[in-house]
Amino acid sequence: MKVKTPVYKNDHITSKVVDLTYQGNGVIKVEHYPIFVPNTLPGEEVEIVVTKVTRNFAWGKMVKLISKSPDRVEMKDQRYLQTGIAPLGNLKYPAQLKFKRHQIQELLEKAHLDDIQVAPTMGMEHPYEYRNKAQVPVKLIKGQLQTGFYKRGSHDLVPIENFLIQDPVIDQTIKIVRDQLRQYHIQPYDEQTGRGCIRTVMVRRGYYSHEVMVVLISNTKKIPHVEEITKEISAKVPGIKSIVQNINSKRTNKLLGDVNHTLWGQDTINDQLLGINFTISPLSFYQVNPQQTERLYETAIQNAGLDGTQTVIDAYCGIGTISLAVAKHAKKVYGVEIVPAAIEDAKMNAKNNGIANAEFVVGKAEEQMAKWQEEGLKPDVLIVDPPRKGLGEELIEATGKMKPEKVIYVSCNPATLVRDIQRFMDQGYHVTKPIQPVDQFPQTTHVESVTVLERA
Ligand SMILES: C[S@@+](CC[C@H](N)C(=O)[O-])C[C@H]1O[C@@H](n2cnc3c(N)ncnc32)[C@H](O)[C@@H]1O
Repeated sequence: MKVKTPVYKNDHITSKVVDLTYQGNGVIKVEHYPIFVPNTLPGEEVEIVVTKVTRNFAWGKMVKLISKSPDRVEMKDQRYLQTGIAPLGNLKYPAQLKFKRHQIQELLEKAHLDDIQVAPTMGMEHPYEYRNKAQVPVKLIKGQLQTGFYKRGSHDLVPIENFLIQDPVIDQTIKIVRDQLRQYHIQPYDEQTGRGCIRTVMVRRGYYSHEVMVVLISNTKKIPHVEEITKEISAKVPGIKSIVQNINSKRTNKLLGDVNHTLWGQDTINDQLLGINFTISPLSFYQVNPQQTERLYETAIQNAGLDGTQTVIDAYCGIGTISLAVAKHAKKVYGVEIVPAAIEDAKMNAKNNGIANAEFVVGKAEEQMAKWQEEGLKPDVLIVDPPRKGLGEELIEATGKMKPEKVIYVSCNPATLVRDIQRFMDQGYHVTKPIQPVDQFPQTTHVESVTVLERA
């Protein structure tokens, strides 16, 4: 059945942009029916052409900017918006920070929780060149090997040399690697045929240590001319400590395979967070914006109000970054995480830093919390840092029974944060401080925040 919509494909519409979605697209409305238009900002008058129509919304493309927002940044290079490297790159930084705060406020309002305050977003002084890690696809375009970034929602590679939000030494390293691969005529992997050698180049650089790791992710076991290539990379990249081959021969979108061979130098690199040393291997999860991660953790730790006498649980602990930072302010810390390799890293990092009061367990946080509760563990503070889907309900129920005085919720998704706040309220907790957004990913739409919940 054909559905009647207020607009049709190829219609031209002139209207005012009324909102910005959580993905950074402008919204115009025709009889309450939303049309999403990339690269338009609230308050702007625009002429658009409708490009796609569905039952509940449409997509449009701007054809003319009639009046410009004072918050607009003129981006000479549209590739940063097109690729999703910087979907908010067209918005001035103070407006980006407001946008992120507003995301949380709006969701609280919708849930009738407008009495909960949200503090202004903690931003960066230089909100560019912050990423300590890059994962760059390699493709053949018009007969030449290219590195760059995929266009949003596609696998069309856009060649890029300056990635805007990455450490410039990482950009420089990618160019050096690309040039070596070109020089030795290495075939990029072809997703259609499953043939070719190099799929992706990953580079990490320690923010404090300046140590660099290059990972060549290959489809084939052998990389032709691998000795010459690694020799050149090791001679040219400043601070290089490790060159690793990771083999991923599966026809999948998954980036990394399970097998690593060190081609040159060390197997791992080191870096610090809040004065603690971390060993980082090719497969480890490690926060990508070290400067803001320190501020995020400091906020979480300060709010936990620790004086060395408390027992703390760090649920969803990864390689133990929060747990180890908390350990010196607590009597005992328990960390739980689902990925076994991350727990191995956490244990090793504890040992290497001489931290003896942190204990790490592999498991689902929701199940382990219920287990600890049955075993009679009584934490004073629970810190949670879950993935985007938020907390398992069992975890919140177990918290209600364990009754820690405080819950510190580090969130990367305001929608699940607001849902979980409501569930904690059912367990007798309430939010006692303004929620603190911390901008971990400037120029992008990601919203990270710290919430303090206390027992009523
Ligand atoms: C946002 S990360 C936080 C990691 C760590 N706190 C950090 O800052 O490095 C979320 C972590 O939760 C883990 N995870 C996902 N689902 C889980 C579950 N059900 N139970 C325990 N950990 C889980 C992921 O593997 C990931 O390490």
